[in-house]
This record gives sequence, structure tokens and C-alpha cells, in this order.
Amino acid sequence: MKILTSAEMAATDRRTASEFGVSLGSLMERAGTAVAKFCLRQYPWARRVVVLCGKGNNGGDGFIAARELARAGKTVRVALLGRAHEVKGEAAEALSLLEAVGGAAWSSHVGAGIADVGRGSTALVEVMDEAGLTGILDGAELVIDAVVGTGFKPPLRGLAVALRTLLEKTASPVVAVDLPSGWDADSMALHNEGAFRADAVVTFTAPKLAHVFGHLTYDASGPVAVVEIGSPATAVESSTRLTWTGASKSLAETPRPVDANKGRFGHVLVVGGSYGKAGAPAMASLAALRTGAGLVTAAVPTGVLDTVAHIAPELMTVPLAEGALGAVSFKQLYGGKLDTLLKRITVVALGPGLSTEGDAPAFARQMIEKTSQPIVVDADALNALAGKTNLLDGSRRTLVLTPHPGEMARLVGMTVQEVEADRLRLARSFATKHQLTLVLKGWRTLVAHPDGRVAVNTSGNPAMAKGGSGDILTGIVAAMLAQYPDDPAQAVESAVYLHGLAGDFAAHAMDEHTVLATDTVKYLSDAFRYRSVDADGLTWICGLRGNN
Ligand SMILES: NC(=O)C1=CN([C@@H]2O[C@H](COP(=O)(O)OP(=O)(O)OC[C@H]3O[C@@H](n4cnc5c(N)ncnc54)[C@H](O)[C@@H]3O)[C@@H](O)[C@H]2O)[C@H](O)CC1
Ligand SMILES: [K+]
Repeated sequence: MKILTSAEMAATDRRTASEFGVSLGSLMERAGTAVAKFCLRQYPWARRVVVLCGKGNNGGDGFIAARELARAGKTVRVALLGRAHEVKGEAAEALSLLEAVGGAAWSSHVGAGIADVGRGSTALVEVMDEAGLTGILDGAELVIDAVVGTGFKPPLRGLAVALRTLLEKTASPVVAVDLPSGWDADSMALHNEGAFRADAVVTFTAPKLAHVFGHLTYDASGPVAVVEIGSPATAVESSTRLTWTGASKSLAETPRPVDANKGRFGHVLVVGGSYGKAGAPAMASLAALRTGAGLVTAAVPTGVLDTVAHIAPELMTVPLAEGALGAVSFKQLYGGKLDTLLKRITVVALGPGLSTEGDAPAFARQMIEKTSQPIVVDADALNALAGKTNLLDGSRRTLVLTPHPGEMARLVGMTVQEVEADRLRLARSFATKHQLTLVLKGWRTLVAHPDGRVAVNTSGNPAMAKGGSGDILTGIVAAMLAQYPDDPAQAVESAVYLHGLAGDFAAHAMDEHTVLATDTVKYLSDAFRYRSVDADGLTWICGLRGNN
């Protein structure tokens, strides 16, 4: 699923009309109908609905939604910020269609109380000044925000500002049409203090930048759903080279072949561990097992082998000689068990708990040079590459790096602040330069591919901001690569999405304070079974379906 700018969205609409003969009017009709359907399903108990409309096409979607909600038996009051005669084009047509379901109270008068509107009908209120806003939301059990959408550029002006303040003081849920009014669709910022409050967002055709980078709803679990309204995929063009990780999960949605055996699902080798850091390789191994790898072996220093083996009886272990402070010894690489084992391995996960003591960093670099299998490099193996990124070359085999911003900063010799300020550009340039896949973790983890494409991840939550999360992710990535070697890009994207999704299920069932990294593994089943597209064809890019 492509991510667009507002200009690209407008161009898509124009192409849809000129090349495919789908008019703006019919796009608006489907957009508004989808919003109404969403409201009916998500807020079935809401009988009195206030639809806040601007004079542009976002307002047009609002008029259509209002009409459909009235048809469904709701009492609907439409508050238009302006005069009805100022509404033009398709939006004006939508407004005239609304009149058809206007009850006795259809009179374009200021101050119509919602109680005056009959069930299954609509009333229009033209709001011309702040006084006109008085009581506008009284009695509303649901508010639809159709004031401005992608045609808006900040800052909000005039009445919209007063309306935003009013909405802050209202308890009723707010569904934003396209995006919360006041939010710049092209913004990549996390917060936008100037935008309307929203509990859910229904957007059209494709997510815009703000939908994936912004935290649009007040509740972190609030849905952001994308609905198809009639633009064919070929009409949707994007220059951002940004996509959404969730779409890649389809890879893991087909059942395994009935005649499958474990050989088909690969053999993951987790290499890491040191005295005091036995948990990291254990967690990565557990996650790889739970993600479906055919076999998982952990190669760890002898001192921690028993502890690591304890995580699951299904896990095999290979002892590595111990060097300084219980870290792996360098001589370990040549001859012996590891050499033999490497011939049978499908994917290597290198780094969890490896430590930076003694030989460990040199060992990590040697492993990268010595192996030819797909490899996931994490944690201390990343630190071993600081200042030595010339060793990184993913052109001959799949090479995946999974740094958090701190590890990325060390890797490229920048500060964490510099990395965070320029995440997208940095991830993309590093991935293309070294021809590797870079998973830059954090709010909206980025998966940058060797060809310059970047997928944005929207799953996950602050419950996962704890030690061990990264080790679990490494195991999931390795296991997905082991099972789906033909499409490594999709395998990594779906791994990142699944990891966050498992965390979302964990946080929903538990509490964000109490969730441990290993708890997320318990929710991997829910993550695998989850479908982001619902029965009405909406793709939930943020928030869990069914939890709202
Ligand atoms: N495929 C689609 O995505 C479709 C989307 N639709 C909807 O159309 C809007 C975009 O409509 P547009 O008319 O271009 O712009 P807006 O309604 O978002 O805003 C224009 C409106 O807002 C006023 N305005 C502009 N800036 C400000 C400001 N700073 N403060 C206050 N008011 C402002 C301006 O005067 C105009 O009146 C998109 O979001 C979808 O909801 C189509 O319906 C179907 C296809
Ligand atoms: K809006």
C-alpha cells in the first residue's frame, strides 16, 4: 500500500476521472457512505450525530455521511461553517441531496437544537460566527469532523479555531473524515497541537504521510482506516517511495502446504550470548521458534548454554568456547562444531547478548564475512561495526540490520538526536549505499530496502519500550526470512509488523506497564491470525480491529 502526499492524492483523483471515467461526485459519494457505515458499525449506540462541515470537498463527504446516517434512522444535525450558497461543485450537490432527508427542521437556521430534529432526518445549521457555535454540540452522542481535509494547509483560522476548542470540551467520540481537521496531510510530525480531537479516522484510497507518521487519535489504540472509493490501483502514483509494512503480512496468511516438513521452513542459527546476557539469545531463539522456523539452534558461550537451552526444549544449542568475561572466544570460528553447523543453516541471527568484551566484536565481524546465508545483525554485533561499515555489503546475500536509534548513531558516528531528526533520509541512504535492509526502530520503525523503497510500520506501542523487545524482533525477522526466502523484503516487513501487532495484543490484554518482551511472544498467534482488512473492505492501518 503506497503512501501519498496531498498533491499526489489530488492527482490520483484527477487521473481517476480523466483516465477511468470515475467522477469526483461518485468518489465523494463512496467516501461519505464509507464514513457513515464506519460510524454505524463502531458506534451503534449513538443516536444523535452532529456532522461538522466545511465548505470544501471534505465537507461534501460530511454531507453524504449525514444523509446516510439519517437514512439509517439517526438524528443528524449538520453544522456548516459558512452559508449553504457558498458551497460549490460536487459538495454543493451532496448538500442538495441532504435536503431530501431533511425533516421538519430543515430550515438553515441558527441555533437549531438537536432535539428539534426528527429521528431519521437532518437539520442544517449555518454557523457564521462564534455565537453560532453555542450549543452546537449539545446532545451529540457522536461527532463527525468534516471541516477540512487534504485541501488544508495550517494554520487553522477563524471559526474552525473556536470549534476546535469547543470539541476539546466535549466528551462524545469524534470520527475524522480523511484526517483530523487542522492536521497537514503532508506532515511527518508525531503531534499536531493545532488539530481537532479525534477518536477514529477514516481516510480514502491511500494513507497520506500524516496517517502513518502522526499520532492522529487521542487514544493510541484509536483506528485509522483506509477505504477504497473507486480509484484503480494504477491511478495511484506516489513519488515518496513509501509503503506500509502491514500490507506485507499477506505473506504469512496462506496456510502451510499440507505435506510440509520442517526442512521447508528453514534453520535459524542465533549467535550471541555472554555471561550476564544469556536472556538475549534465549529470547531471540524463542521468538524464532514461535514464528515458525523449522529448526532453531543457539550458538552461545559454554557458561550460558544451559540457561539459554532452558527457554524451550525445542531449542538446540551449540557451545562456543568462552573468552574474556564470559564472552565468545575468537578462535571458535575455525574448525569445530560451528563450522560444520553453518553448512546446514538457512538464516543467521547475530548479536543478541554477544557483548563487546574481548574477542566478541572481532568474532561478530568475522561471522559477517564468513557466512553467505541471509543474516540479521543486531545489538552488540552492530556495535562491532561502528566505524567499520565498509564491511557491510548486502549485494551478495540478504543482509538485515536492526538498530535502535542509539545503535544507528554509533554505527554512523552521529548523535541520537541527529539520527532521530533525519530518520527517513538516513535509513534510505544507508540501505542503498550498503545494499542492505535497514530496520531503524523507534516510533514508526522504518524498513529501508536496498532499492530505496522504505516501508513504515504502524504497529507497536510503548509497552514494548523495554529490554528484550529487540531480541524478540531479531528472532521474528530471522524466522520469517527462513520460511519465506523468495521474498526477503516482504519477510522483513511482515516480521516488523507482526512484532508490533503482538505487542499491541499484549498491551490490550495486559497493561503497558506490565507487558514483558517475552509476553509479546505469547500474542504472536493473535498477530498471525489478525486481518487488517475488515468485512467492509476497510484496511485498519492503525489500531486493532475489534478493540474499539
Ligand atoms: N480520493 C479522495 O481522497 C477524495 C477526497 N475527497 C475529500 O475531499 C477533501 C479535499 O477537499 P478540498 O476541497 O480540496 O479541500 P478541503 O475540504 O480539505 O478544504 C478546503 C476548504 O477549507 C478551507 N480552508 C483552507 N484552509 C483553511 C484554514 N487554514 N482554516 C480554515 N479553513 C480553511 C477553504 O476555504 C476551503 O473551503 C479530502 O480531504 C476528502 O475528504 C472527495 O470527497 C472524494 C475524493
Ligand atoms: K476532517
